[in-house]
Amino acid sequence: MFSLSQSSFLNNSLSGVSRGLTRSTNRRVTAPPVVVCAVSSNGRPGDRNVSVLENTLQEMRENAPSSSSSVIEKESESTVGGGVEDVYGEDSATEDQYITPWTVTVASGYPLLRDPHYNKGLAFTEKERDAHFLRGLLPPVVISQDIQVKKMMHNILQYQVPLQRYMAMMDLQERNERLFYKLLIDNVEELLPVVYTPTVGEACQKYGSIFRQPQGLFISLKEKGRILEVLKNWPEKKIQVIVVTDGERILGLGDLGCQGMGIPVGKLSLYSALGGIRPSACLPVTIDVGTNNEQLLKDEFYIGLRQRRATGQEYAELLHEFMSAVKQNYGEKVLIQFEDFANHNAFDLLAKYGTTHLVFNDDIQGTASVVLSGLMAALKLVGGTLAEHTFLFLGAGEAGTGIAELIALEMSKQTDVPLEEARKKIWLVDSKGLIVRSRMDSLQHFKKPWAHEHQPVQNLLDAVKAIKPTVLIGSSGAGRTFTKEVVEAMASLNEKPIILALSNPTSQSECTAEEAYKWSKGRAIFASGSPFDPVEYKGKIFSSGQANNAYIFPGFGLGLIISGAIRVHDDMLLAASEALAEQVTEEYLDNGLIYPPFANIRKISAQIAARVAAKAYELGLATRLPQPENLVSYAESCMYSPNYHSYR
Ligand SMILES: O=C([O-])CC(=O)C(=O)O
Ligand SMILES: [Mg+2]
Repeated sequence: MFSLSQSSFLNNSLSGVSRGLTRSTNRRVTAPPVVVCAVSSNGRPGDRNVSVLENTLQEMRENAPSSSSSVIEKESESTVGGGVEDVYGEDSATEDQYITPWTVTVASGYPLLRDPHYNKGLAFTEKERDAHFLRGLLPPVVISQDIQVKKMMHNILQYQVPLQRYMAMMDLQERNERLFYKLLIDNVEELLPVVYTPTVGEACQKYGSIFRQPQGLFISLKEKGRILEVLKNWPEKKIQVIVVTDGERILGLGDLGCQGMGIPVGKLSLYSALGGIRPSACLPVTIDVGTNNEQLLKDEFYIGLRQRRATGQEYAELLHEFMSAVKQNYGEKVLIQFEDFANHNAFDLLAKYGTTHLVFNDDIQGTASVVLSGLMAALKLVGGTLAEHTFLFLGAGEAGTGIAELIALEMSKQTDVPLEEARKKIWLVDSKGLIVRSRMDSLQHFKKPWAHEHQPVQNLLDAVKAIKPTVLIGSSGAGRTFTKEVVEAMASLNEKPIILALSNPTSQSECTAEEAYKWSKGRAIFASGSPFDPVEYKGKIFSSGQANNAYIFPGFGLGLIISGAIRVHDDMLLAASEALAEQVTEEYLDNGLIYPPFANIRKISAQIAARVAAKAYELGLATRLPQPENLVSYAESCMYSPNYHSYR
């Protein structure tokens, strides 16, 4: 059978299966790389199959996912490995039950070049080419990862059409994952608008026609009753973060059904690039319950279920099955991020699962945290405390009411006034006008706390004149709603009006950066959800910040993971806001920026993660004990690096 060296090689290989756990970038890793796969899906001819030894299978089970999925526990409990768990049911299954057949294959030669997790393309060294049967499969040249990055960046910039850049990036992700992340991390400011808003919005709209390779996990009504089985089809077993959408409210673009998958894929790319979560620990999920988008239902290239949306009990049951299956399969500490659900489901899902699962709604909580942070920084420019300002929102959905509530919470903590009192400084306008007490009976439950005593006001401009806000926040998903009159009214009321146009993508932004600066005569403090280029006004260059939850969720998630948190608490959102606001230096403020540049985002994410983790420990919600002494350096040390490993 196997010689000692072969079997110890296999054992090493198996621990290498949990890929991202290897931190040192210089260390040589298992080689040839190992893929754990279901025979049925990956047993390709050409793989050099290694027969499965009993002890290696045993090790697989020990290393298999359990409730202890945090990076740290994996390392500190390596002798325990979370206990021997019969994750795949082989041991407990009786003869008439089905099990999943697993095997261990060593990828080399052609399959190695086709495996995005291990492929290095032209960067395979001479030695690796010999050791891994790659001779002749690559042209003679050997180049470094840095040169590959330079070349890819050059190629991507050749494309003038944003969607082509997006497709080139997705192709790279499917071909060479480490190069994709290296490229994204090294060029984050240029590439964020490609893999994220605004381009990802267009990609979702056209997802069916640009579809090449499936990304993420699709769970549709067809899978009802079998969701656990579907989760087990996913090739990675140690999942730490899931981003899930049902596609009903994709950015400000509305119902894109199954084509919303671009959003969880994009968000998770940022989890890895900006927050350092291992790509293999990230799972994008789209739940397809149909779509009410008539255009998509008629589109011959549409990739989802061709039916109208399931609602009520049918919807709730599918979601419940999903939430239960996730917990059963990945344990208590997997973070589930709800993304781009419609208002009517988003609030209910967060309330329903907030007490039983580690859940986070990015549109309600992530957006709230990033906006509060921007306001904390902006106050350094305009003066006054939160409680001394008056806030007016256009849009009373997830983002609007989520931000409003977090501002009120922070205000009430700062001034010791009850939350209900603090809320009175905050006003919201929806499609029917100002939210006032007389509308109470007809309001959806999440709007009711904002129905203050006031005469009815029909539109935004009149609301600005009546309420006299110092801060105007757009969160309606409807573009071009901060008109010249609205911005001028804000500028006539305030020396430095704070104007945030949060809706995404750029087409849905309430106004452009240029409009905000021009109409306020250069006095606005402006930030937007999607990025705008710097604007020149009267010979001065104005750069605006990007008030986007991308600043928060990657570091926030990292903080939850490194502390082994089991629940999200509002105080963690406040901690994240403070950590981000502290990163805005005098120099940025002097240039009117209320957010730091994305270029430093990994350092910023580590700061956010440390503060979130510290809060988790303080609140008794952390399970990773003992608490590391220096949480910032600890967070940094846990972050995924996309540099290539050397193969033995
Ligand atoms: O994805 C983004 O850019 C921000 C966000 O969550 C949304 O607009 O729904
Ligand atoms: Mg969103």
